[in-house]
Amino acid sequence: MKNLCVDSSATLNDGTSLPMLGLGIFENDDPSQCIKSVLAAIDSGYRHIDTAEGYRNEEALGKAINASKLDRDELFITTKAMLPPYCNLDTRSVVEKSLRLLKVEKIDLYLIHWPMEEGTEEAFQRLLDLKEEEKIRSVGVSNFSAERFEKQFFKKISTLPSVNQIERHPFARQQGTVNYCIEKDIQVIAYSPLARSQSLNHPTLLELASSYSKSPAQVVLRWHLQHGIAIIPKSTSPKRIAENANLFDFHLSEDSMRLIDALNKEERVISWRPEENWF
Ligand SMILES: NC(=O)C1=CN([C@@H]2O[C@H](COP(=O)(O)OP(=O)(O)OC[C@H]3O[C@@H](n4cnc5c(N)ncnc54)[C@H](OP(=O)(O)O)[C@@H]3O)[C@@H](O)[C@H]2O)C=CC1
Ligand SMILES: O=C(O)C(=O)[C@@H](O)[C@H](O)C(=O)CO
Repeated sequence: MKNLCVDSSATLNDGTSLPMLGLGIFENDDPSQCIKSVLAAIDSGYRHIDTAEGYRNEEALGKAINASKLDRDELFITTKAMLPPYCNLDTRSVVEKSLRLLKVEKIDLYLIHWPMEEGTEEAFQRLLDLKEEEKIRSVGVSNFSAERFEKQFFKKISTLPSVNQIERHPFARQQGTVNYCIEKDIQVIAYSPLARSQSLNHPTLLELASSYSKSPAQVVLRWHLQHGIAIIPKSTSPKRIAENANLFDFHLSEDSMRLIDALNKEERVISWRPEENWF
């Protein structure tokens, strides 16, 4: 097990460095609240923030980036969107709108938010064009199952996405998709890594938390990291934002890892199932 620290990162298949810990900002759409959360995260050592066109907080995130006084290359920004034909703008215009709102020259990671019934591969190709133009550093997808990659995506696209952002937590490990991504060198990022806090009262996690003198959230987040999965927990509380970054001074034993693995019941917090539904 390699040592992890707060600035621990993964090297993506295109050579980009992805910070393993990020702050999610879904439903953090009050601008001043969003700015406060992002600044609290940066203070606690986070260097990756995950937003989306649909979260309506790219502009607030842009203001927080500016207020942080960090050099731009010290922060890793992910955004994502549904692209044509599921939006009124062409892919270039969608990305340029995010660049304008975020007030950055380059987006570090751009994801297709959900697989689309039509146009996913074309949109991916347009994003690769924007990567060539250095408006995007890495291109990835979100909510892709192994089956979706095989049946749809790789029939038309030979370039690997760098990342697949999927729902993953102790109650939904999605191990088939994770194994597939590991095999293809696609980095998995866990969204809803705490199962939207639903995992935190489980007796096994409470017991493990007590035995490591950590909180259940820290145990769950550490479990992801030790599996090599990047995490983007969301919180609006500065206290919990700091708590969720304090993951690098303990190590879960193999037995503890197995106890958490065993909680899996493939029960998701998001009702959509990408292998069964189109957005
Ligand atoms: N690609 C996609 O389709 C999706 C991407 N995402 C991304 O993933 C991010 C995280 O996922 P999300 O669905 O928000 O769920 P999370 O699993 O991160 O859970 C967030 C919830 O847990 C609470 N919480 C956070 N930390 C703690 C803690 N230490 N102790 C107790 N409760 C805690 C938060 O409350 P509080 O704020 O009060 O602390 C909030 O209610 C999103 O914000 C978004 O960026 C999410 C869904 C889909
Ligand atoms: O946060 C995201 O990126 C999402 O896609 C969510 O909006 C998700 O679709 C959801 O929470 C549905 O309830």
